[in-house]
Amino acid sequence: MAKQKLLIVEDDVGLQSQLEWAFEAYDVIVAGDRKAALMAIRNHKPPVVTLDLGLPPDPDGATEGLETLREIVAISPETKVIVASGHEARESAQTAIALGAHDFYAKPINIADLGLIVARAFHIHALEAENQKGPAAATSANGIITGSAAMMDVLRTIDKVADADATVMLLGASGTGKELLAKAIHAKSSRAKGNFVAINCAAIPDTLLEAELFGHERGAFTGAVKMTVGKIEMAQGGTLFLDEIGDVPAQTQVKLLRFLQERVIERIGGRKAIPIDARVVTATHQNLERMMREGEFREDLYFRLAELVVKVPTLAERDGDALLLARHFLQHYRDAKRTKAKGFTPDAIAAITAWPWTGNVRELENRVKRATIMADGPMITARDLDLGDPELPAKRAELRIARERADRLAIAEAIAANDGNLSAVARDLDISRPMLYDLMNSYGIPKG
Ligand SMILES: Nc1ncnc2c1ncn2[C@@H]1O[C@H](COP(=O)(O)OP(=O)(O)OP(=O)(O)O)[C@@H](O)[C@H]1O
Repeated sequence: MAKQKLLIVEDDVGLQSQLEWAFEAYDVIVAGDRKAALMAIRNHKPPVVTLDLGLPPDPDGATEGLETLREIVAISPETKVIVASGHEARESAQTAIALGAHDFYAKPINIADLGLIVARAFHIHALEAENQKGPAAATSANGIITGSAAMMDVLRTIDKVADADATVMLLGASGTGKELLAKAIHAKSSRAKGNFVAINCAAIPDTLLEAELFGHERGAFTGAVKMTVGKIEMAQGGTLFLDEIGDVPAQTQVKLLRFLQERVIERIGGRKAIPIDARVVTATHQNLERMMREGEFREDLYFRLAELVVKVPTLAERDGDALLLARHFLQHYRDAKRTKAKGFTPDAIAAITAWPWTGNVRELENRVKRATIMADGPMITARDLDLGDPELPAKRAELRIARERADRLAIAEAIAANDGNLSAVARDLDISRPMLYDLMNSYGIPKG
């Protein structure tokens, strides 16, 4: 197997060769300044970088190192950058973490410790790369994306009911894809050559709904200047999809019932009975059983419409689908050349997986769309998706662990250098003796 690439950004020639030798298990690339480092990032795309913050022209400060870090993160957000700083420069190490560094360690370098940090960074990079790939396959029937068992069940049911001429009622929360499923039923049925006609019964004022559905003759009412064909008639030979059926007013419910019983309609103001051959599919997010108990929805109409009932799961009930769909929508916007963003950062992936998605697929689609507009770099962040930062506690814990490790290292090295003389150790570390004792106690370092 080819060796993995490790970029070492270090201006000290002595340290460069020491590190090159220590990391011979990797394919080491060495850069002595910002320009060389950025070139190496572009040319080699190393998964892991160690970056000395003290680079020329500011070898004793951290400005050039932090600037280099900022650019590396912008060019290659998936690269894990481990920064090195003098132990008195804790602040710049914290700034580096805030800028997106993966970890830090205090100089002088302890090769064994750094080796562990580097190995762990390669491991995390590999896990994240695996995660970015997502599940190998997703079922996609009629543009319906899913990898979840719950939704696969629904798709199997749809396959079965498509060719039956029975009415189908889709029950599910808003944005779960009910209209998409209705279209799939139509496409898989023997009526696919006919029209798929959809009407959202909640979006049309009660007074106009009847005319929309049944059409009207010229002069049927004020403003009826010409004969208009209704949606039901338009669906002749095809499928009529009545969305939000729970919002149909009582008087229109009666007329719909008659159409379903007799399969004929009359346009408003007309006397001619027009036979209709259309498959009826309905959907609602309302609780029709409660509405029937309270007399708001006719029971006889319900039984005509609900010959086959399909329950559509919420997005939260579809394991893994949120991420799958997020990637699908991003790809869609990429294909349409509406974004250059090519993926999601680990914090975005964690946020997408953890989010409750009460607005279901529609909410997800809208957030990804927004994020493609907001994203500054090649990767979409949780902030771009406006999903808060569920990784914050994890990042804080990581920072605490890194700090503790740096403290332990500095103390252990100072103890060795001063033959265990704790006064000298405290002086070396520029802290008071009580503070040194406190630190040693809390880290469980024995005092001689
Ligand atoms: N499984 C899916 N795969 C791909 N796109 C989906 C999926 N489910 C929903 N969508 C998309 O999400 C959006 C909302 O879906 P749709 O309009 O079908 O939901 P709905 O349940 O009918 O919503 P409402 O009840 O509010 O009318 C649409 O743009 C649709 O294309």
